[in-house]
Amino acid sequence: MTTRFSLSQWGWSPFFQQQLTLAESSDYLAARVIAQHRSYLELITELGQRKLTLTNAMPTLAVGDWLLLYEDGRFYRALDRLSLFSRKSAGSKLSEQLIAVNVDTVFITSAMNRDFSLNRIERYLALTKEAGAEAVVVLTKSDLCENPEQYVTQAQTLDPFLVVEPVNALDFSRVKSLMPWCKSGNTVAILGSSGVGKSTLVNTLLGQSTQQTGSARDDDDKGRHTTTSRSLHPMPNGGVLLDTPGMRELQLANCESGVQETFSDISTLAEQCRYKDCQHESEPGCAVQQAIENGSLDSRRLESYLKLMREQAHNGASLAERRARDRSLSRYYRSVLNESNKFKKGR
Ligand SMILES: Nc1nc2c(ncn2[C@@H]2O[C@H](COP(=O)(O)OP(=O)(O)OP(=O)(O)O)[C@@H](O)[C@H]2O)c(=O)[nH]1
Ligand SMILES: [Zn+2]
Repeated sequence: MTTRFSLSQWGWSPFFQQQLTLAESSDYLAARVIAQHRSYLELITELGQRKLTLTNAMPTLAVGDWLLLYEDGRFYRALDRLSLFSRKSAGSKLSEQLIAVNVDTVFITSAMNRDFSLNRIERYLALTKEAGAEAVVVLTKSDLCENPEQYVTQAQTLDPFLVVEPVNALDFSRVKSLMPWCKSGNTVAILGSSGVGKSTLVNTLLGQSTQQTGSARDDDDKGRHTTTSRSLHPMPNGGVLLDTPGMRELQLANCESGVQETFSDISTLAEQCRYKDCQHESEPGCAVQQAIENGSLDSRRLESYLKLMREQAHNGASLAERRARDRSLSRYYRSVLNESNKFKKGR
């Protein structure tokens, strides 16, 4: 028996559909990467799960990618991405490692207790914006907090248009405010530091899903998603949750535009500084310092901005150094090769 899977349950949306020609829509099978292994990918298609062996002819693919397959299951092409999270990793052959792609919405999670930190929220906002995804700030542990509104107000100071939702991650009825993003065709990921309630939120958002879609979620009828290593999990209202360990180790590197976007108030002020390369420290004519003096900008926010800019520049620089080293090494190999070829020819 074949179970038919609805692609929209796995995040298929008009953004992907519109990339297909008519012929492609009828002749090829759309597939999404739901897990990544060393030599192969696990895919979901309308006809169920598939394995795809990696070959050198394929582009680098990641969890969340959408592909088209030939009828016999071979790789045809990958579709354009909506968003991309990557990690700059030392030691690996590629210095940039794809973590996850095609995430629509990130739930930036923070607990409403002593651990609450605007700086950390800003860090995750910068990462999310750099990746090209939409951010929703989810404040957990509302049941343990006397005055949740106070935290919501604080988070809102970061950006008046920021969506901030207080929840009790343990209780499905208290995460209902997140349902607008847990809908058909939408892929959600969760970022946040340790202990804020990410796993709890994942379980609560999926708990319903396990009950409602039951065995239809696995080809082999094993039921619960915990029996597989996959990183994508359908939610009850049709959205899909992307939960992959790499998201927890994301760093700021080459995130300048993400940081600038998160701190657009500061970037706008900086345009009015007297010097183009103003560091907003003690230079005369600094519009940013002036805003702090007249109370329209919080000094905490400037410090957070400067720290994140330094950090992303530092990580980015070490990445650039590594790339340069790799390049000079390959130049060296090439020159050795050329020399030995010349030597052979000369003989
Ligand atoms: N009362 C209450 N407890 C919560 C809430 N969210 C999480 N917790 C509890 O907080 C603890 C930490 O939650 P986790 O879900 O493990 O946190 P995490 O973010 O996944 O942590 P890491 O796995 O370390 O990254 C657990 O004991 C949860 O039961 C909430 O909204 N209300
Ligand atoms: Zn300045």
